Amino acid sequence: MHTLHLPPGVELQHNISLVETANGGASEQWVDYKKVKFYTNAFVIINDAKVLLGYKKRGFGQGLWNGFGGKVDPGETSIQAAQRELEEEAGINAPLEHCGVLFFVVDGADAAFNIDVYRANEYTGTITETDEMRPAWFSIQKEMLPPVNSHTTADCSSTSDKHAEGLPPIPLGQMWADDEFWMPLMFSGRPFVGRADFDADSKMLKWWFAATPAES
Ligand SMILES: COc1nc(N)nc2c1ncn2[C@H]1C[C@H](O)[C@@H](COP(=O)(O)OP(=O)(O)OP(=O)(O)O)O1
Repeated sequence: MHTLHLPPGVELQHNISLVETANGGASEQWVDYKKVKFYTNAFVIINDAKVLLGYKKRGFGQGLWNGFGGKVDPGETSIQAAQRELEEEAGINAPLEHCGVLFFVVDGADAAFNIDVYRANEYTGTITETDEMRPAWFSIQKEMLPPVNSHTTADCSSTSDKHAEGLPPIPLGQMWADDEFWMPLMFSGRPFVGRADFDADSKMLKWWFAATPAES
């Protein structure tokens, strides 16, 4: 059986079987890093049709749309941090479920990012803009669903779902370049891992992503 070589920094928490879903980039080598900091990133996805994103108004990633998240504080678990950040940045609570782990190295950042990604299909509370984030709903375009799910896209299509009517599609051009590789895995419910390296201008230099095999 083919053995996957995980990039440095990518570690599996469970013994799961993975298939590579994407890799590329002009760089031969992964960038070295000295320190790792732990983060979360959370997404609310309704009816496989629309997703809540936040426009980052300040700080790291300013000007980009992303999920809601931040650093895991000392004494907190990852899920506690994810729930706190969702509440702080969007004003809501949600039954978050872990769905993936991402590892990013950004030239100039003081540490590599190890990010636990969470998703939820519902939420409570009132979505609220904060100093840091401006939340908005986006329809999940068909292209964000992996080809293996194409037989279901007729039913899940954002354009045909009343939950997504009138919403703009996910603004990939105003998001981190890694997102297009792992968001479809999140939407399809396949646990995933991945790594991407960026230069100081946020250009993606090298990437690798893997997920559990798609159901046939
Ligand atoms: C580099 O590639 C990235 N891609 C994506 N999709 N998301 C990323 C990337 N790098 C970081 N992130 C995520 C991880 C977190 O959810 C946020 C960054 O969190 P932030 O710096 O805002 O953390 P806070 O604890 O809120 O920071 P302050 O308290 O200092 O505001 O981006």
